[in-house]
Amino acid sequence: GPRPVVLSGPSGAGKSTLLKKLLKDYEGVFGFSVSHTTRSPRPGEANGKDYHFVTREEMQQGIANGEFIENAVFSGNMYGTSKMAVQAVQARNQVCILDIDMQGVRNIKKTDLNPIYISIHPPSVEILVKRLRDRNTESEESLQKRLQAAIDDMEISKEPGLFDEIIINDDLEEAYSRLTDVLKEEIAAAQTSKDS
Ligand SMILES: Nc1nc2c(ncn2[C@@H]2O[C@H](COP(=O)(O)OP(=O)(O)O)[C@@H](O)[C@H]2O)c(=O)[nH]1
Ligand SMILES: Nc1ncnc2c1ncn2[C@@H]1O[C@H](COP(=O)(O)OP(=O)(O)O)[C@@H](O)[C@H]1O
Repeated sequence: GPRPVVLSGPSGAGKSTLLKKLLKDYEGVFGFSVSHTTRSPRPGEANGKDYHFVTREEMQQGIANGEFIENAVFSGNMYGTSKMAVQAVQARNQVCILDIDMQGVRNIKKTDLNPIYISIHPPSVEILVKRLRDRNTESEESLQKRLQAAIDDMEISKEPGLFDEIIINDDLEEAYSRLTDVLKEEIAAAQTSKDS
């Protein structure tokens, strides 16, 4: 099947905005790997669609049962990609998109998933802070934790070979067009297999 795609990068960089657009514009081509998390749903988020929202106990049990490809703690909450999440997308022959943090990237690198690694960056830390604040989803404490992780991760992302592509999300349309360009071969491959 087609190669999966990992979207990483700091919280607030625009990963979910870009991937939602991709899923909508290329319906049936891409499929989202729905992660598990112990964080609370935000207004508008649906269980089973944006995340599988679970308790720490459920998450720990799942990990102990070997149900996860990778898992990490981010800003005090647990997150993880289940084998089922990826298999569900791959069974439909779709390009599987994973939205995961830097720990996830490192752990996926140890598996045989062989995705394309893309990092989404904000134009600056100042703009990142503004976008995160304007998103209105985080407490001040959560915002500060995300910001610290963002600064650390943007530094790590420069490590040669870690990402296939770094996309600066300044103008949304430009970043999106860069993203579809980077993925054009996968899009073509998935469309061919869908049509046959
Ligand atoms: N390792 C890993 N990270 C994840 C997973 N799902 C989401 N994340 C990451 O967890 C971080 C926080 O995600 P979220 O709570 O949705 O907040 P947001 O990034 O501020 O929108 C982001 O960096 C996500 O990419 C997962 O299954 N595994
Ligand atoms: N290019 C952009 N210009 C202005 N605002 C943006 C842009 N991309 C995303 N945003 C906004 O920034 C906030 C963070 O984006 P989001 O997609 O939630 O980031 P992430 O999923 O990486 O945490 C959202 O409120 C989103 O609407």
